[in-house]
Amino acid sequence: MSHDIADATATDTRPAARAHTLQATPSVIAVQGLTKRYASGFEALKRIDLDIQRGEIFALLGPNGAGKTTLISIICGLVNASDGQVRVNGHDIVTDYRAAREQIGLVPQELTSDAFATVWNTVSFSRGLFGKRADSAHIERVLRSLSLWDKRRNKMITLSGGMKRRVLIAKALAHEPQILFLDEPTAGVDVELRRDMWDVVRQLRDQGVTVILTTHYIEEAEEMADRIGVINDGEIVLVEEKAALMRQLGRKRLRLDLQTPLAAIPETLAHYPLSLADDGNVLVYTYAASADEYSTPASISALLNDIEAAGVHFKDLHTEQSSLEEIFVNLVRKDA
Ligand SMILES: Nc1ncnc2c1ncn2[C@@H]1O[C@H](COP(=O)(O)OP(=O)(O)OP(=O)(O)O)[C@@H](O)[C@H]1O
Repeated sequence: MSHDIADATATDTRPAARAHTLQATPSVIAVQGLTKRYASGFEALKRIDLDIQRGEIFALLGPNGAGKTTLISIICGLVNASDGQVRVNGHDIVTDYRAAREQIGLVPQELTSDAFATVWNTVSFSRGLFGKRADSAHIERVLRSLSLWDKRRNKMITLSGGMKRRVLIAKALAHEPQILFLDEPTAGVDVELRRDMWDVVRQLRDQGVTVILTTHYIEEAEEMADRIGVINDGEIVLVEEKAALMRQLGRKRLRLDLQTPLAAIPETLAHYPLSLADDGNVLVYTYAASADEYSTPASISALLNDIEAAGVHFKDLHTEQSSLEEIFVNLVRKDA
């Protein structure tokens, strides 16, 4: 597929954006102070700032009703913002709508195409909607890259659920966008197809397409994303590289299975971050997954020595690391 790298001169040069994003790669989408109040008066987005970097896979996570669809819909020009600004490759989505929209492919959750149209016609038609010249070589590349080439003459109604999902992606890529939005790409699909879709998305990223996906599946974000944004109650509560997020917020636990259960933690061990679990049969040492005072090899070996010295004997030990799921739940938990 030919997804040329976008015009490098079309970067956002506003001082605010420059100060805000001290990154090497220019942002391909720049969202500033975006607010959406629906007619009911409900504020679905509250002054959102967000920069998407060229060529990344960005996962937007959030519970139901957080504002994910509203945010995507505004960027794609389907819903009007109440306030704020969005630039796509430097094009304002309001004053320069056509140029901004042309950069974007949107993969919705549901297929609304004519059930009796062929795969080829469905995908070609999508290209036409953007006023692009017919380009059968491009459509062929798209269909081949999504393993749909053999199905090009099939009517949509004859396709499996998985193939229909691929057609949705093909339609979104038909006009050669550089940015692809995937709204819940694997909602309700089986594990095999989910892995298959992940491969497809990674290939697109490798071809230079910037991918933004919304998902309820933490596993999906953990598996795929370069960066993760968490949205809750219309606010971006966190944007972070996945690896850094796992390091910063992740906790590690060292679990020691004891030979005899303990009723309480011995006094001599009170200064360690220790707790008891499983009716005193397990001693748990919790520390940051990133380096902190409790996680150095020296502190762990000191702990083990002190445990022996306290007369506590263990028969087995293992470590666990908190998953992105735990981190996410903690971030969006409503501490009412
Ligand atoms: N047309 C509308 N009028 C009034 N409120 C709306 C409208 N559309 C959405 N909302 C509200 O805005 C909030 C955000 O909705 P949105 O669909 O953006 O959330 P979401 O994060 O995509 O949720 P989900 O994961 O369930 O799709 C919700 O409280 C929703 O009820």
